[in-house]
Amino acid sequence: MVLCPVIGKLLHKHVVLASASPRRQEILSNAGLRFEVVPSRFKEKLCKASFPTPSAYAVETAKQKALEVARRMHQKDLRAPDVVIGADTIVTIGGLILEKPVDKQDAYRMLSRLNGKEHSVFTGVVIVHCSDRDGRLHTEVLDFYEETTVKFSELSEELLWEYIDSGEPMDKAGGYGIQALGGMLVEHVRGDFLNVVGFPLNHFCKKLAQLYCPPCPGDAWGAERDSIPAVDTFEDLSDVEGGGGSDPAWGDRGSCGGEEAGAAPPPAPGPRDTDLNGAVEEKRPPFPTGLLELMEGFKASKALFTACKLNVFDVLRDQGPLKAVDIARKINASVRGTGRLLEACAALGLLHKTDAGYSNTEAADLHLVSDGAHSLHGLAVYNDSHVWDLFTHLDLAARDGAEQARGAAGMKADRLFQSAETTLLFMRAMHGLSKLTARDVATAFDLSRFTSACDLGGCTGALAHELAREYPRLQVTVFDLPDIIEHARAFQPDGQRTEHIRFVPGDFFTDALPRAQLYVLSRVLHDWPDDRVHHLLTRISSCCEPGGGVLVAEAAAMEEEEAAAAAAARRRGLQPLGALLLGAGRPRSARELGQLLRRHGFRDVRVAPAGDLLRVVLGTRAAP
Ligand SMILES: Cc1cn([C@H]2C[C@H](O)[C@@H](COP(=O)(O)OP(=O)(O)OP(=O)(O)O)O2)c(=O)[nH]c1=O
Repeated sequence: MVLCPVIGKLLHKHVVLASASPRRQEILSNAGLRFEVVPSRFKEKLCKASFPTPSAYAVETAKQKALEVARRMHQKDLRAPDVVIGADTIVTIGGLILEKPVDKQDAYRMLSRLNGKEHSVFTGVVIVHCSDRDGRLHTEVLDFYEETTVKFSELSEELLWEYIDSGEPMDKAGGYGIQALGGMLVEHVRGDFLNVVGFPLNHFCKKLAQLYCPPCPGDAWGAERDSIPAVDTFEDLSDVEGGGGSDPAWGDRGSCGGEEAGAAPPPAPGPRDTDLNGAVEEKRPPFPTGLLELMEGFKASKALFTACKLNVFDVLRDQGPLKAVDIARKINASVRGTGRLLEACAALGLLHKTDAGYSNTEAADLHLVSDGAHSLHGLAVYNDSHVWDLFTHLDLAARDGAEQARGAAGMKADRLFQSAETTLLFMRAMHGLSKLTARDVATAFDLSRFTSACDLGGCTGALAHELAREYPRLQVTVFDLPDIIEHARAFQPDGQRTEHIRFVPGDFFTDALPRAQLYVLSRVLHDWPDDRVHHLLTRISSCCEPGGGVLVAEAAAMEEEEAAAAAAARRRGLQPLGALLLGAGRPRSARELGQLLRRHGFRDVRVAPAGDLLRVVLGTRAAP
């Protein structure tokens, strides 16, 4: 027996579920649908940053999954199924889209993010109607999505790992399965439970009802007619040239009882839709979640910067968990203001909030305290005090050029060295960033053939230390402006071997470069315009012996297919603005960097990724 009459409408059709998900298969067969399972081979690698909302991403992925199956089946048998159903489930939190974890660490990262918080689960669904026209596939796509909100309890590390070790998270979006062990992690659910499990059955049935049982005046359900309405909800993706007409096989769709098939003019397309009860509802555009998040994003940054500046994370690392009133006392701030700031930090996932009070998340303990080995506190403070001001004048920079914007923000052309304090602020920011990426840069290539290196613009020596640690034979010279070198001593790590590192003051555009087999330019070139870059590379090339090398590390603009991670793509997208405001430089792609090195006499140019952030290009000096 089939409970839902609309499911029955599909019984005589060849229906294909383009999904390997056992959950979807179970939900649909429990509902009485008969279908063939043909898992899609579409790789889920659409660029998330290019979608205005997470739901749009899920719908597009579902569409591509289903269309891939329709095309493959049509190609193979020259006969596509009647209907292909595709779906994609994602978990979103704080603007981030979580799919299936790639390994246990990834699952841990996802579950820690969800821990104690509310998140959304979106499933995008498409129903593709296929037909063959003169040997060519004709498709009409109906899509929709469903959102369900899920709240996780506060979970201990031990419990998270026990859950991860059960193996359950690995094939599930967000790293959990609410229908099994993962149900124990969940405090409450708002919305369709089956949507979380992978398929919003209720919404699916409503859509089928709209398609196959159009409402007619005085007949709210119209369930008996075997027709479908004028499908103005369909997107025509036909590969038939000039296609756009509907499949004649769909016959008299849109006609209501009493009117002759085909005689009734199709209802005029418009921004209105009809619900199951025949009521007319306004068709609304997708909710612009992504846009709203962008509009509010600056507040999130400011909350993080402020908490860093007030040393909230230091206090909580040393003495947490603490109540807001105690934190306020320790940071010398008002109770009300501190309370609001702490709430914001907890909402942003920077702090945990429990009955015992506030405590740092793991990321805050690692990166937001002022003195840890992985601290990015200096970067937060620098962004807050310098970059923030500059960006408030972005309109000026866009209209009149960077100089005006810098002037308005009160920054001189040589912005760094107005005082020892600003130099130190800048160095702390760079030190944190360099330490974060130094290992990846040092190991992107095997540099063991070199015995001497010169890190040009090497600042605090963070990369130099990593190079010396990785290659015990290597002597490294850090070459930077005298103001920088003067303060570099304050950043030298205790107990780390320093005899292989020396600091030399100078300007790499004008002073003699120290002799070395390998010249390193880590995140230097993007600060400079083309003429300065050519000047610098000419100088390096003339110092470099044949067989010597140059190693360039940049947050290089990457080629399309490499731009996988949304966050990384966003960071790269913002680079040109930073370059506009902070200097006359610009980001350059890895390919462009390679061409630059070749132009200056370097051969055997190779590119390698250095973590999520950077690309490293290595060239070898050819004999002149
Ligand atoms: C959040 C959550 C997801 N899931 C599952 C549903 C989906 O199968 C999976 C999300 O990954 P999807 O990519 O949507 O689906 P899939 O890879 O399983 O199958 P296919 O791509 O072939 O369609 O996560 C649960 O089973 N329970 C849950 O609580």
